Amino acid sequence: VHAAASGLLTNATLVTLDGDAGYGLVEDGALAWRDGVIRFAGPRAGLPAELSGDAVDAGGDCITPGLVDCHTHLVFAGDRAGEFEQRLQGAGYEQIARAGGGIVSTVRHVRDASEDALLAQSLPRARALLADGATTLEIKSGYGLDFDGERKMLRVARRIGDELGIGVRTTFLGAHALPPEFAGNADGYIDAVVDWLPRLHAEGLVDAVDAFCERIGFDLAQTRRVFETARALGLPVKLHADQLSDGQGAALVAEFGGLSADHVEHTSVDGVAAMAAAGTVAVLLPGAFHVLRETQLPPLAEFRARNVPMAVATDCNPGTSPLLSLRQAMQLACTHFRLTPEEALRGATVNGARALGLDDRGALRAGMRADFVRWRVRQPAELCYWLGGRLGEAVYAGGRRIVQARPDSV
Ligand SMILES: O=C(O)CC[C@@H]1NC(=O)NC1=O
Ligand SMILES: [Fe+3]
Repeated sequence: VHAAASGLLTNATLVTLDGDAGYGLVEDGALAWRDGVIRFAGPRAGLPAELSGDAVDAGGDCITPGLVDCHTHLVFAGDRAGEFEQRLQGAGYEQIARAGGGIVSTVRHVRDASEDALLAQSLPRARALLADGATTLEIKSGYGLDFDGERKMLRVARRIGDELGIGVRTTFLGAHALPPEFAGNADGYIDAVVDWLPRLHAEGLVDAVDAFCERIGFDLAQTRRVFETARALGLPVKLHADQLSDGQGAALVAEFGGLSADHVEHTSVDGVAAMAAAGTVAVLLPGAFHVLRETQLPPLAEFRARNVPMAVATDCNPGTSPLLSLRQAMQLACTHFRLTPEEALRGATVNGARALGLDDRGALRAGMRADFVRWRVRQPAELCYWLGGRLGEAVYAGGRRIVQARPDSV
């Protein structure tokens, strides 16, 4: 991690995302930061004298805000590559689940792993996301499904932020799936979940609360109980909503003034209207859509018509979205959901931050955190154009370089 939290880049193509639409492009721009905060982002000619000094010449490279991955399950143990292979050999989801596969198999691995082992297995995934431009990560629990396991996951999420010097926002997702010991007793399990939440919050481990509201997850009444407990604690909510069917999840999270409704492939026009009225962000997760070979598109025209902000995230998880690049998620959002490259980049910066309730990042503007990425591209559309590859030249979080592509790069 580079020592200085202050610096100056010039000869840069700034992609500021400043303003409500468009890239906010500044050719021949300068970016100056002091003690981890952006002090100037604009044309080099406008750089205040007191901020000039030794500058790094960006060679015309594009500089964007650091990417914000607002939906990940990246803390887990083991993997589900075997199931992926079984499915391609013809096994069905139900057959795999009956054989003990699926979320439950990840739960077993997480419960068996020590906190240090869980950290060691999760750090490489976080580093992969950073290497492709992410500087803020949301990380959910949801594979412990008992108090100790959920606590262990949230502690590991906090440690990842400390270890990598990046912003991490934790989300309690105890209501992710029914653990074996509560089989057939979802209401009894929710009793346990709403008991754990205040205790985990008291340890400073919870920034937001989520649930999987779906036929194969929890119903509206059970989700509402979790949300009421969160509200009583002053915690914001978000929801895995309407992923596989219209379960009215988006309307429920909007009723609670929630930060975001996520997946939203099956959200109805009424659900979109409720989101628009509540200022709830639509989090698009094209990785899961792609891996599951879904066909139902989210209601994109309605989101645009009602100015519902659209975020884009990886949903990095071992089952439906083992995706280790937010920039790749942007590419998938353009290919599958027909987002424009500008919408996809805005979705992975400004709107990703909004989905986490953060207003101190996501754009290159004086006063914002000095989270930014220098990309080896000449125009921002390339970030969604190239599949794979390593386009990030250098990644800065809090004004400190945390990733660099080449030893001599700055
Ligand atoms: O399969 C897994 O491990 C997680 C699946 C993931 N969780 C959720 O609520 N929706 C999903 O697609
Ligand atoms: Fe998810």
